[in-house]
Amino acid sequence: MSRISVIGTGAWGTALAAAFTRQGHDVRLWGRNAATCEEISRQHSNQAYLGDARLPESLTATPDMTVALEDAEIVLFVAPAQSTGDVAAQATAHLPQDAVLIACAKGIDNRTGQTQSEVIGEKLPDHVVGVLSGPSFAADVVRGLPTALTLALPEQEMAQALAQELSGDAIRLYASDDTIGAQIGGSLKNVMAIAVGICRGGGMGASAEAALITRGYAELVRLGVAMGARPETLMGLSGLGDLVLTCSSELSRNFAYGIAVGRGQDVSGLKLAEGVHTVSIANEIAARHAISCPVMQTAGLVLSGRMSADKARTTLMSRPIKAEHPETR
Ligand SMILES: NC(=O)C1=CN([C@@H]2O[C@H](COP(=O)(O)OP(=O)(O)OC[C@H]3O[C@@H](n4cnc5c(N)ncnc54)[C@H](O)[C@@H]3O)[C@@H](O)[C@H]2O)C=CC1
Ligand SMILES: O=C(CO)COP(=O)(O)O
Repeated sequence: MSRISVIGTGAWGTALAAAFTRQGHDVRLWGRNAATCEEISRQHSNQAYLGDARLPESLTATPDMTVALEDAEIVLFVAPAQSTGDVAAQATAHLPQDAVLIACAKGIDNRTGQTQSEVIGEKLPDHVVGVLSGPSFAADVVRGLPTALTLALPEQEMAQALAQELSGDAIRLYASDDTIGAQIGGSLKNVMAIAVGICRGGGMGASAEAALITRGYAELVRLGVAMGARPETLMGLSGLGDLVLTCSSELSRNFAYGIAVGRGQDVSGLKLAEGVHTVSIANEIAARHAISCPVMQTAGLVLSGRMSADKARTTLMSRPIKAEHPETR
């Protein structure tokens, strides 16, 4: 049994906290909203983010970092990606010396281009920093449905030991030492899911969606490898696995966001769609590495209002004809 602290009382932080509590760990949640913490601790629910899902009675949440991080052996950072630096900075004064830190948000810091583990590592340089990522809807995990994820730490043996410790009936972890690779899939699949959602919302057909997922995956691999990911990681749960889930289910907020854009609907009240905040920096990084990413680039233009969904379709369809796998020719 481990002492786990979870930073973030949104959908994913709460779902992970519930799942690890049920698997026998001693879990404490931290959230910035005192009323949400009170609801989790006393009513065993988090209506705003997880509807009627029941949380374990022994799970408590607090807005006090000192209380939340007391004796923590493992700390999961689960605030939205663009807030990870802020919450890591807030945790500095309260972290036990040997705590292992795990980045769980999916996105690239849009000010620095850093991955989540790099953001945390910069704020908290004396700690081991790992990554938890893969195909997993909070709505499934909070209900105890079976889920498989990648757990990456800088050393394979360490990852293996922690994966063993944290796996249980509902959550099965696969160990990896590719911390960069484990974050690229989760960050870029959100952008691809928005693109595929736009395609769905614009009524472009299932064949077009499959084409976008496949060509989007090719971009994810090209850019991921340029950023330091291993190709096999991108082929795994945190890459292809999460791309498939997010691009095919309307439970995905990124996919739902894309559908709304494709239909020309107002997106202002929609839930967090991390791809919206990652698309520009991802395109900037691709340009820096001279990697061709037409799907991501077109998605960026549509999301910033510089291109219509219809024009995106004709732009992608009229690109020069080329080899499907130029790198192998
Ligand atoms: N919901 C899901 O199914 C999954 C989400 N993720 C990732 O987890 C991360 C968090 O997502 P969700 O929990 O779903 O988001 P959410 O929108 O449900 O909740 C976000 C939470 O973070 C809090 N928050 C926002 N800004 C903050 C700040 N500056 N400081 C402290 N707290 C702040 C909000 O109050 C809220 O409690 C995202 O990067 C997402 O991609 C990963 C896997 C599954
Ligand atoms: O990351 C997720 C599934 O693995 C959740 O996807 P959304 O953020 O698009 O809802």
